[in-house]
Amino acid sequence: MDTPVIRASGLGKTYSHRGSEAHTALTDVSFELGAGRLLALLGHNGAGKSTLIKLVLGLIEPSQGEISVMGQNPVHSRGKRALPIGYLPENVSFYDNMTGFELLKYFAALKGIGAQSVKQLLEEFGLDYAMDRKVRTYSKGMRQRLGLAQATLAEPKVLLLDEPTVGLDPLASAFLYRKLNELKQAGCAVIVCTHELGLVEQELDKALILGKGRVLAKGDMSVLRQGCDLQLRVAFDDLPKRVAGDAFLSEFVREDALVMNFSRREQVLDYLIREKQICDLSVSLPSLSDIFHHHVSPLVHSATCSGGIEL
Ligand SMILES: Nc1ncnc2c1ncn2[C@@H]1O[C@H](COP(=O)(O)OP(=O)(O)OP(=O)(O)O)[C@@H](O)[C@H]1O
Repeated sequence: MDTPVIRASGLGKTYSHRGSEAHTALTDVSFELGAGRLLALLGHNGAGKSTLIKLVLGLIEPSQGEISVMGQNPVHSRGKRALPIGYLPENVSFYDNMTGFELLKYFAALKGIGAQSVKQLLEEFGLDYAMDRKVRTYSKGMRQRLGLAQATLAEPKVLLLDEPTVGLDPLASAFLYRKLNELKQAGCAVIVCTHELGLVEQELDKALILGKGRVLAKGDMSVLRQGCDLQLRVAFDDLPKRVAGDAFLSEFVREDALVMNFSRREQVLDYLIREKQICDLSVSLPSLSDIFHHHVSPLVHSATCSGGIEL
């Protein structure tokens, strides 16, 4: 198996400031992310997502455990021998009095990249028409495109995006994920931290769900679905009689559909297709949002009762 681009093992982070109580933001977080893969980093407000991103960037040091990015400790790799990591922060802010071109040229110069590549990048991100306009005149979507262009300047091998689609219209979000797919094809490992579950569900290879600083669930959609065994629905145009009257299927019949736990789906679908020759059906699998609620709601509920979670 290829060496993962990002590997975290038993990662923990406790913030301690003089004069105030120490606060543990992350406990025992382990995960791996390979080249060309997208990880959705999910969790309630205050779950520890930004802390994890800062650890990957090497902006803070872990209190426990280890993190490596391309085999190196990201804290030690800052400065001159910086790792090829691109980062789009939440609420990206720029020097508003610069034009789009000047701004990108400035960031490019910091990374030793010439102005010609900047022009190409502005074209690629659909901003060439506005490159001579001051950034303060840019819309939210234009700023986000500029932010993503900045993050991808040096052909990053790791890209970290914090809430990249907030405030974007559906076309702009689709553009963003198209670009991410191109970067993935080029071998970039991507982490998207987001609360927009419906959007990221279509794009992720894996998700990591954090709750109160701990990993509540991780894996691809199939692993996540198996892990919580939620119910799914099998719908028919018209519930056939041979389904409604069947002894085996009767326990699953709910009005005009069959409802079962995820772990029973193969058995039931196999039975429908092989024994009943019914293929005209549609299956609604548990969504990422269902899975997120399954894991996070009990935490939020128990904390609301005891008064202790940031929402
Ligand atoms: N520099 C800091 N000093 C002390 N505590 C901090 C610091 N940064 C974050 N925290 C705390 O650590 C916990 C995790 O914060 P973090 O910003 O990582 O959460 P998050 O999941 O990104 O939240 P959100 O979705 O609201 O952005 C929170 O309780 C937060 O108050």
